[in-house]
Amino acid sequence: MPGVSFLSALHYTQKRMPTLTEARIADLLAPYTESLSMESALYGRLSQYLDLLLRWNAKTNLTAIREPEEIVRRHFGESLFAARHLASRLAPEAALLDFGSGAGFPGLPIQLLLPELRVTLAESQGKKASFLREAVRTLGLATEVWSARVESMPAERRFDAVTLRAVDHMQEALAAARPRVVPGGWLVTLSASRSLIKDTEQIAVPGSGEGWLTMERISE
Ligand SMILES: C[S@@+](CC[C@H](N)C(=O)[O-])C[C@H]1O[C@@H](n2cnc3c(N)ncnc32)[C@H](O)[C@@H]1O
Repeated sequence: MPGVSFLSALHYTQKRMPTLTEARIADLLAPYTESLSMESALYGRLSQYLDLLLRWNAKTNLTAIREPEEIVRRHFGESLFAARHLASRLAPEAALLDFGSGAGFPGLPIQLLLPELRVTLAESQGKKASFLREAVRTLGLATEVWSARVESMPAERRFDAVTLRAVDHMQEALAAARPRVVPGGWLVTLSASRSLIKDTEQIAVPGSGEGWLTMERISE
């Protein structure tokens, strides 16, 4: 029936219509990604990730930021800013742990930008971990999701970099994260607080003017 096929074609088109165009996502991310070579396919995958996040966030509280452009700026932008600073410091196949990944920040955008990196997203809340598994599947990634507290990982599991963004009880989380970094590796935080790790490199995150990227090299 022609009417039915027209309706299903319309439904299909509506389902596939992205919330933001790839060009708009690229514009919003420009302050965070300058000097990075971003393949155009990356914007399409970020668009897929955004739409999945918006769909899940309508039913489950994954992030308090609900406005799509703000999600791109704050969550994607800040995560890619961290990726930009890690890219020159890590080997392509280095192991990275995102401690308290929530809806995947910064670990998933880092994985999308640096696909050879062996990323583990650790998230103790079941619903958020389910979202992470779905995002990894949708985006066709090999990223590991550790759906429990980082403290319950086998002690021998260590990483070339551990990232923490906006994790509650940050000082306790940092104490649990530090032993997970190999000597010579990096402990990286994204936070509103400038003095989270003392005597280490602090880089102002563009945009809000309130965020700081802290990178500590763990001694050999
Ligand atoms: C405020 S959210 C931030 C999520 C994400 N990093 C972001 O920037 O949007 C902090 C998350 O860390 C998780 N978390 C806190 N401590 C953890 C631990 N020890 N192991 C695994 N996940 C943890 C919580 O369940 C929560 O989802």
